[in-house]
Amino acid sequence: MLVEKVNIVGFRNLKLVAIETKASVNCFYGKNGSGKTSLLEALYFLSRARSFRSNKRNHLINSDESYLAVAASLEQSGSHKLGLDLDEKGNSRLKLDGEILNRLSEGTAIFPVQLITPESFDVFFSSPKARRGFLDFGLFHVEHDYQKCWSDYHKQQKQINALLKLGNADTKELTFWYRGLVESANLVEEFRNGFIENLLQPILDELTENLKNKETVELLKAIKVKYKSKLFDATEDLDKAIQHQIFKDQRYKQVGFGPSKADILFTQNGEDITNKLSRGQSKMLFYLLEVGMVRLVKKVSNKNMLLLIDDLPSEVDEFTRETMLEMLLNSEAQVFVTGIESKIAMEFKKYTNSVNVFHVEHGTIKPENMEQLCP
Ligand SMILES: Nc1ncnc2c1ncn2[C@@H]1O[C@H](COP(=O)(O)OP(=O)(O)OP(=O)(O)O)[C@@H](O)[C@H]1O
Repeated sequence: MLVEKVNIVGFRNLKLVAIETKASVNCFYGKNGSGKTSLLEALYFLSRARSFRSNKRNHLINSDESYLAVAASLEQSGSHKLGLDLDEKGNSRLKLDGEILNRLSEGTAIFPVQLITPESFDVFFSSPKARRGFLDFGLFHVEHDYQKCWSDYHKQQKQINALLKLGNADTKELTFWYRGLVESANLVEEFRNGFIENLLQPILDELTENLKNKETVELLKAIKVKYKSKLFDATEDLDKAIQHQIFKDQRYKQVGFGPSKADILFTQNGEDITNKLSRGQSKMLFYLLEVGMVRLVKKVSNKNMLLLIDDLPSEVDEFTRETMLEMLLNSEAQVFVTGIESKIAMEFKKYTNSVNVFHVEHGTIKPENMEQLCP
């Protein structure tokens, strides 16, 4: 998939945007508040029908307008146009080649995007939910049956948590529900374990081996991704084990095992290393993970993702930055990247000729001549 054109109407301060983005790397530079993040947000919105920085979708509509529309022309076995609009009443339509699609969530499969923002690096230090989300996103794209299995588990877990909160369900009723929950929890755990061991880790190792700098290779090679699950303990008879679990969960008024309690660890010689990495190293590891995921999706499901990068990290040394660029270009994904200065385009130009540069100013986006920036 290649995003060939982007058209935007009334999205935050982007009143009218029409740009050609055929290059592998599209760089958007401009002052603070000019509209760079809004552009990435608009593309993210097209893919996932929601924003990554606001829960209220009507905040996305330009304050002088009553609706917004985002469209992208995609090259993927032919040319296709995907568009999503939203009016002030909250009505949205997702269209592919002029036909309205049934569900807004279909955008993610047609137009998969992966986003990196300055906040993304918190994934190592924030709650396990963010780390599980990273894993699930990859799984949704490569394992056809995972989505159903994941939502079955969540529905059951929600239902049981509600019963535990009310506290009026008898053990017989709960036992019935727990049998189903144990089964779907085990399925989700199997998917996640298999994904890390058989797909993600091998691709990270392959990516690391191909990096130029030997020191980085040594550091990243030693880091392993581990899935830490809180499995249901069924060493004894299943129904007996369920009774024990129900007894415990009734005290805490929530299910105390399964995929919602799991975490993803990053280890070296079996030890968690997230608190030992420097900020620069954790950024490098994060880029490796994102790029690994993009490569994985391409390898398994032949889907090209679009990588949206808001603010390529500037507070890292030159070597770390170069390693990040090298990884990004190894991803084979199309990249949309923002920065304050036009020099980001020149940095990419050192590695590839397929670079576009755009100046973003007061909500307008204009292409600039690459030759003039770096003769
Ligand atoms: N609904 C809206 N209508 C009009 N303008 C909006 C709306 N929502 C946000 N804005 C404005 O859009 C502008 C663009 O913000 P954006 O975050 O895209 O800038 P940016 O170029 O990424 O800045 P930075 O470099 O500081 O991250 C801001 O000035 C903001 O106040």
